[in-house]
Amino acid sequence: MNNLIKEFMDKLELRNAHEPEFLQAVFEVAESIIPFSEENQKYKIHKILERIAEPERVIIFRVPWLNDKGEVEVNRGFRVQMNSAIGPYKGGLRFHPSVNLSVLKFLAFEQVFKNSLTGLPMGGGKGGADFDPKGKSDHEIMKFCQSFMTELYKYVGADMDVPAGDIGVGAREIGYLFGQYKRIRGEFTGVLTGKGPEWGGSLIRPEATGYGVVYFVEEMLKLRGDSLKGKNVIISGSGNVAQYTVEKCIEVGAKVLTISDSDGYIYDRAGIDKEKLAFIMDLKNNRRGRIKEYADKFNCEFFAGQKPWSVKCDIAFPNATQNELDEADAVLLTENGCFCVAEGANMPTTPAAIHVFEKAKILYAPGKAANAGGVAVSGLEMSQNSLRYSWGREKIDIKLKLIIEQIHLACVKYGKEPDGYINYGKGANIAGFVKVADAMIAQGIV
Ligand SMILES: NC(=O)C1=CN([C@@H]2O[C@H](COP(=O)(O)OP(=O)(O)OC[C@H]3O[C@@H](n4cnc5c(N)ncnc54)[C@H](O)[C@@H]3O)[C@@H](O)[C@H]2O)C=CC1
Ligand SMILES: O=C(O)CCC(=O)C(=O)O
Repeated sequence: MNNLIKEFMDKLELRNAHEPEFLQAVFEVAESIIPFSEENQKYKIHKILERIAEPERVIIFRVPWLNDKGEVEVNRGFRVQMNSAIGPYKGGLRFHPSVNLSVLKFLAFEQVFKNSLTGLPMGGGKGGADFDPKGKSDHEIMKFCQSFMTELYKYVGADMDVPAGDIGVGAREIGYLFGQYKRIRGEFTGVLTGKGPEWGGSLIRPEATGYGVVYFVEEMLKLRGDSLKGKNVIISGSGNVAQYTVEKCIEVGAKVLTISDSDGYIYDRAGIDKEKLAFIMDLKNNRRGRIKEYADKFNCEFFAGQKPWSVKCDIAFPNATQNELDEADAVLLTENGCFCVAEGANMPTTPAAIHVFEKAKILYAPGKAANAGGVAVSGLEMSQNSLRYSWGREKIDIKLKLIIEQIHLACVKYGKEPDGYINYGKGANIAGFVKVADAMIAQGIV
């Protein structure tokens, strides 16, 4: 490791010793930004990376609620307000038992760069709770969301901090959170995105992250005179991002072989088609069942407790959660002929696995670029809320495509190496950094 990077990471580790995910996310960015700041001394003099790696504010709060048996339950809620240099804090809420400060700080840190890449005026934040929605009744979900917002409402607002969904927070939860905010504040404003289309939500927001990842891959392939048509694709996860990645892959003529949940993955050699996808959506979004049911229904293989990375493919989309693809998986993927990996999830690939992809010179699209379509359409939802207007589906899809094309171009601009290989990770880090860093310098030491 370069000495300057080591020195920076040692200091960061002293102050954040028990936050491995946060340290991992910052290290991945520091690897590109520290050499870049050496060549652009103003960023070094203004200690921009040191400042970006320190949240502007962290709010931690108690979330008490009553379960269906009338018993008191207590969870911990968080909001990490990471950076507001280019706009109000913006980023999702995650409800999952694994949520802690390290996980939310890594997500908020990534969000700063991602939001900057979209070209829209959004700062970075992330929040959530160590609440497990699995097995909870609708009523319990509502009680929890109401209690969570009863504290969070003090710190959010359409011009201050605008949360949205993430793992475990979808349309249902956004509805309950919005209802409680409106009740407490007595105002109907764009305080959250991912709202229902009848009450201020944007069309295409549910689809945006999954569609955006596929648009990003189309851009990468276009540069090589190739396309997704006829490609074999493997996908992990079966939630919001995975579902709409499947939908768009089918639409552009790729064959989707796998999807997964935390119990294991299904391998459908015939490929997932529209009817099978409708089954997955009903299973996951309405019946809230396990993915094994897909294998039972469509008579295909289910691999309990395993991830899909051993399945031979052209393109892989890790779309479930952080660190779900490690070095051994990366070696297997490249040996099996996979030539493109695009992250629908945030930081699904470990640093060692990223180095395998870079060494093999395969196309690797980091989450902060590839999955930025979701927050981009959230930004468009904010614009529509400010205008008190709603745009049509086609207009938003065109804007989404354009934003992804521009992110791709920015990655190429900053990520192209002397031998012609495009290091999308480096490109996304530098392109995302420059805009935030320049805004921070312009705004003084705050
Ligand atoms: N929803 C959005 O708009 C965006 C989401 N993301 C990221 O995409 C990823 C997925 O998020 P969503 O689809 O929104 O969440 P979701 O709650 O709709 O689905 C999460 C999926 O991941 C699976 N999963 C969770 N933990 C797992 C584990 N330990 N092993 C295997 N599978 C696991 C779940 O079974 C589920 O299929 C996350 O990393 C999230 O941060 C990134 C950008 C935007
Ligand atoms: O739509 C948003 O505000 C946030 C989406 C998100 O959490 C993400 O990009 O990881």
